[in-house]
Amino acid sequence: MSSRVLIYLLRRDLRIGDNPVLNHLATEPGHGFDFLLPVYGILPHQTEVSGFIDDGGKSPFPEARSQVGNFWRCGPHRAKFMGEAVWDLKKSLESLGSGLVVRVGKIEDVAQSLIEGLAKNGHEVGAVWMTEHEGTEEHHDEKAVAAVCANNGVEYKLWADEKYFIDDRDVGLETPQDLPDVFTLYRKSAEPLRAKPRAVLPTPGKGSLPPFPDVSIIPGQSQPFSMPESLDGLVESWTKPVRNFLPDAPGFPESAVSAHPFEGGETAALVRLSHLIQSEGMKNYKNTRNGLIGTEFSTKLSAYLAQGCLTSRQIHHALLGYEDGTDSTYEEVDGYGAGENEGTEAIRFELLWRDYMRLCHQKFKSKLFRLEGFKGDEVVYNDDEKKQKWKTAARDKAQPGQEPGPDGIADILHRFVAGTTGMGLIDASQRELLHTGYTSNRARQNVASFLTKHLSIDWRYGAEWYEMALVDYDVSSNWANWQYVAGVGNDPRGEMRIFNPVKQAFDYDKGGSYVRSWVPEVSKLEKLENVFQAWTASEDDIKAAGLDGNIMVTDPVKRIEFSVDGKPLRSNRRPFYRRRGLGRRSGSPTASEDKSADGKDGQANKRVTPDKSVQVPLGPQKLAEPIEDSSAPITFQAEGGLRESEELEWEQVQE
Ligand SMILES: Cc1cc2nc3c(=O)[nH]c(=O)nc-3n(C[C@H](O)[C@H](O)[C@H](O)COP(=O)(O)OP(=O)(O)OC[C@H]3O[C@@H](n4cnc5c(N)ncnc54)[C@H](O)[C@@H]3O)c2cc1C
Repeated sequence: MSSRVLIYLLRRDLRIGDNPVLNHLATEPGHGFDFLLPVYGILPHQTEVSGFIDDGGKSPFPEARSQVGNFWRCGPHRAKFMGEAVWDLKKSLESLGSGLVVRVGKIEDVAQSLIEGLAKNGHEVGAVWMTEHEGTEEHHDEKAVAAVCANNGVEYKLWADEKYFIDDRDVGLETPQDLPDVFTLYRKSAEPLRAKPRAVLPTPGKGSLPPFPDVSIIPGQSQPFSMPESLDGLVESWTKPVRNFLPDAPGFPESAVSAHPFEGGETAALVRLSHLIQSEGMKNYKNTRNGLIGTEFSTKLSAYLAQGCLTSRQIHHALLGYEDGTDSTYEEVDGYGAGENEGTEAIRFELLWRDYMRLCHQKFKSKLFRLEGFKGDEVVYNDDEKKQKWKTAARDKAQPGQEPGPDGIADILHRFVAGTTGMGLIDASQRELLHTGYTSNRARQNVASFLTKHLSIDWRYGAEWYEMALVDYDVSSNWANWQYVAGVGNDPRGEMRIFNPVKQAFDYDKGGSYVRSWVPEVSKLEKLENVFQAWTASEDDIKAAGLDGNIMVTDPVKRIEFSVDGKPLRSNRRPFYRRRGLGRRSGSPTASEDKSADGKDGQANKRVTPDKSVQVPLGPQKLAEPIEDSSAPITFQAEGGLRESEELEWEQVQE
């Protein structure tokens, strides 16, 4: 009789701890499988796979590029991190007596080839299991694997994703449509946060999993791809095609240090988690979380969470061990056994934000990716002038009279990603992101606000750019945060919330070290206002700093007049009531409206088809050439004259 093999397709659940599938197999002796074959698929629609082809071969798949800005879907930092995470999982599984097969290809093709190949070798595949993940593409993959299983008469099971802090099955929502549109309401319904998370599932012991099949019976990687047999080889193949996407970008400055030097994988995640408690990073988190420089101001756990190397509730349980005084590893740490403190409370609060973004994704589905955002259809504009008019680099989509025109916007987008806009905080953050894959939450908020509120550029360029560049990219957190800042998501203050990146730099980069280290061109400028906007320096200072003719001085993408006491230099502010007038909306979407909008889910709600005319030029560009300065100074006032100089802060804690 042939033996029964279980194929476990791993996705963003790259861990052996708190893993529902592995825990089930290790603890339920009656599972009925003789072998377990864990498989990780490198998916060609989400990450470029041509690096896995020996030189000269052609990939059967289109390049993995984004739909609006034509960016790579997955850039080098995340590709490296994922390679490390996959390799770490392989080592962990091997240490339990199991193993991991890595394959390039569409997930349904990988499943089909394994089912067929194993059958030829006399092994019946009894079932294919995978965990569920939010996302249009993710659900498409799940359906495709289910169809392959049905065609082959193989049982298919989709396991609940265990990555929520407070499990989505425990939050009391009958359907995702019941999720409140304001985070605070959701938070209140979920409190007390510390009491709600489910227990962590134990890590399987050595020898507790069904054995790994003999490698001789496992079908190999299908042509034209080949699978490297070392970590270095895996990372090299994964990152090779996407490494030099912006050859003319400013280099990694000598003065800068990465805030995210961390390796991918569950092992590194657990080390980091323990370090954060041990070093009092968790305890101090509330006071440090708005930092910009270094590894310690925030947890840097996001990339581990995004790939499922760690779960939110594992973080929570580690904190409980410290707070309750039950984990002696932490007995020397200040606050041991003293209960929840303001730092650990704030961490839980942030993890709930992460849950909320995922729940929004469940609720709004593919509206996550559309220009009008979650709000979209429900917003009624009494006056068309007030409707947000997004600027685009697409010639066929630009509004008549768009200023600058599509080519000008393409040029600005290029400078935006390269970090040469002339807005110090934005440029520092973009260069940091480009070179390290990470930039702080504070910087992300400013970057997103700058692109969408100051430049009025289609926010999806920014979201796609982050998708490519971030080491911690997560579909729900990224797109929902971009919507939030762009004013089309579920920020109750929507388009009225604007960050002034000069004021923010004064507040959060007090000595200017962050901007100076990532934008060394401005490091010789003495005055902070000049560091944050080089064009404001005197001619002599510009010359002395060697900035003569530099595009950041001659043609900043935006000029914000800002005086150190926070008062705008011009007095063209409109009274507050005018701003309030902006918010003439039809109110929050109702469940029935949402249902019908989602129910239709036609082309308009899908991720748009790639438009060949929409290309952000990511090749070499004439950055040093001064362009005629067409950008008049503004007093924190964007096109349309309705935005104000007064900054409205996004303080999540006080929302
Ligand atoms: C425009 C924009 C895009 C973003 N894109 C992503 C993304 O792709 N992936 C991602 O994980 N986060 C994203 N964030 C949220 C946040 O910036 C990062 O989670 C955080 O900076 C990661 O660093 P950390 O782990 O040190 O965070 P910490 O400050 O230590 O926070 C702890 C954890 O809480 C969660 N968290 C914190 N803030 C948020 C938030 N605003 N939304 C959702 N979860 C949060 C994260 O999982 C984080 O690891 C984005 C924010 C903005 C404004």
